[in-house]
Amino acid sequence: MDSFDLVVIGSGPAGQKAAIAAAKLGHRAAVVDRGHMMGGVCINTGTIPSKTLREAVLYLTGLSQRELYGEAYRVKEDITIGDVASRIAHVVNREVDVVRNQLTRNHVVVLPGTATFVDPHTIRVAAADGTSRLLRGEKIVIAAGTKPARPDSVDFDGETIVDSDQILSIDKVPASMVVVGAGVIGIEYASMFAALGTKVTVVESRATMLPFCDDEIIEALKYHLRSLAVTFRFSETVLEVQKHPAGTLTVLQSGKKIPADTVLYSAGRQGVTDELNVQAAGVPASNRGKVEVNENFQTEVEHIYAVGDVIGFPALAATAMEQGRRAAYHAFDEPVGKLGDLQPIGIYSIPEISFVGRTEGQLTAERVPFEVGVARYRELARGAILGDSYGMLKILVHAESRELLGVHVFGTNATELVHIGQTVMGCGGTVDYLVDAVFNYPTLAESYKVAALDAVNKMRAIAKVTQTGVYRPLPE
Ligand SMILES: Cc1cc2nc3c(=O)[nH]c(=O)nc-3n(C[C@H](O)[C@H](O)[C@H](O)COP(=O)(O)OP(=O)(O)OC[C@H]3O[C@@H](n4cnc5c(N)ncnc54)[C@H](O)[C@@H]3O)c2cc1C
Ligand SMILES: NC(=O)c1ccc[n+]([C@@H]2O[C@H](COP(=O)([O-])OP(=O)(O)OC[C@H]3O[C@@H](n4cnc5c(N)ncnc54)[C@H](O)[C@@H]3O)[C@@H](O)[C@H]2O)c1
Repeated sequence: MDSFDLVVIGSGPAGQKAAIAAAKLGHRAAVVDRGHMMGGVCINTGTIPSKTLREAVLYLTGLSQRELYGEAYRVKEDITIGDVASRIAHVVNREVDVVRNQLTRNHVVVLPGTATFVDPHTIRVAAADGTSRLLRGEKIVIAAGTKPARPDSVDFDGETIVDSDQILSIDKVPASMVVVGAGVIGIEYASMFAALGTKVTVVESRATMLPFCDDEIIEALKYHLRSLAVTFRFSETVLEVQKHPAGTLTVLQSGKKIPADTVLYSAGRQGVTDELNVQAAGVPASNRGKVEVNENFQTEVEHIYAVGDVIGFPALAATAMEQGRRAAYHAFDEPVGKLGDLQPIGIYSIPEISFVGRTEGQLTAERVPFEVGVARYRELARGAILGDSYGMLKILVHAESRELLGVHVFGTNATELVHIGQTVMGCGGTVDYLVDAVFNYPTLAESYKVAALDAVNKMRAIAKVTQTGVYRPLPE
């Protein structure tokens, strides 16, 4: 039996970083994953293919250029799945190669196969050719990720009724599509297919979507998606999805029936702990396959750690990587700094959304006094150059300490821009830093200064009232 200081189950972002961190500390590490899944869900079926598809859709449809060249502008008429599939395959293959190379150059042993716990230190790896081997891990990291939740009431066929893994292999762009679940996955794919010209209906059992985001930004996103012919059915639950010779029928609890060529069922994901038989190691898993951990990412069994999507929220690639690194450092007694609580969220809808810190709703509920500063892309020279008139950046500033409490961005490059605000917030910066800073021109980053000036102008107006003790309405 081969012995390792660390055995990692899963080669997604969490597993990769755990294994490399251990190797960099001089330990012998191995990563187990199925041969076709090197790089995890992230590279093969999740983040990377979906973000590549989005980029291909934006380019081929010419959507982001239509403000400049007119509504009829297209780079290519009749976009086919083949047009986008080749770009996805190119990027996925490249990224798999990068991961494989990083692991091997750090002397991490890659073992293809499915891992199953035999006991708390022993793992059986069953290879695709039917052979199996046993490994001993002094420490073990479970980074097994998640898979789409697939209820029995839905007859998935991989062609017309698909989950978010299968959507990548449909053979044509459907004329109509029902998206079940307005979570991040549902909204990102709804945006992409709507941009391709598919008539999309989104069904969501909650009264709204993406409730953790700023209300104003979600309103703006809904407006944009409606203008791409997306229909929303909120507060409606899908009971059943039927397959008929002429298409699919999505049956709602309210009695409504929605016909469509394709149904994307994207109503949540569950942890992949069943095949792993975590019980044999003494690690409990919830009925959604999730594993509980302490602040060091240790499970109930001290030498077994769990990181990434398998431990649940926030289930993001960037967080998964950081959790993996931290678990390995803890396992091998390497000091590690405090995990910051300023983690950005990026949603690659069309247009994209990103934020860091708290929302207006949260601050109001917490009775934190704050002021809002807004910059609209249509007033930025870079916005005009790019043809983005709808984008906006909003900063939330503490009314007394003047610290930044939140940054919310909607529009081109939102997921990049947010990091400026994250850095200022991480360093405890105030709105005055942004007021005094000089930004490159013409840039979207300039929106920070515009928003900061807007916030301090409002704060000054409040201060003036208190200084004079006289209330004078602002001129119309
Ligand atoms: C459609 C989609 C889009 C997404 N977009 C984004 C995005 O834009 N930004 C973002 O930050 N996040 C995004 N995510 C989430 C992101 O992909 C995950 O947070 C990330 O992949 C989690 O990494 P992980 O290491 O925990 O596991 P995963 O990437 O899920 O990898 C787990 C690996 O473990 C392997 N495994 C499981 N069980 C076993 C076993 N018994 N034996 C051997 N191997 C096993 C699996 O084969 C898999 O390869 C998206 C997810 C989806 C589905
Ligand atoms: N850009 C990103 O960072 C990104 C992109 C995609 C996915 N992800 C990650 O993947 C995870 C999973 O995403 P998801 O969208 O599958 O799950 P989710 O759990 O976030 O969303 C599922 C949605 O489906 C709804 N729903 C459930 N059952 C329903 C029914 N029968 N009828 C109608 N609506 C129903 C739920 O109310 C929920 O809003 C996310 O938590 C996220 O962290 C991140």
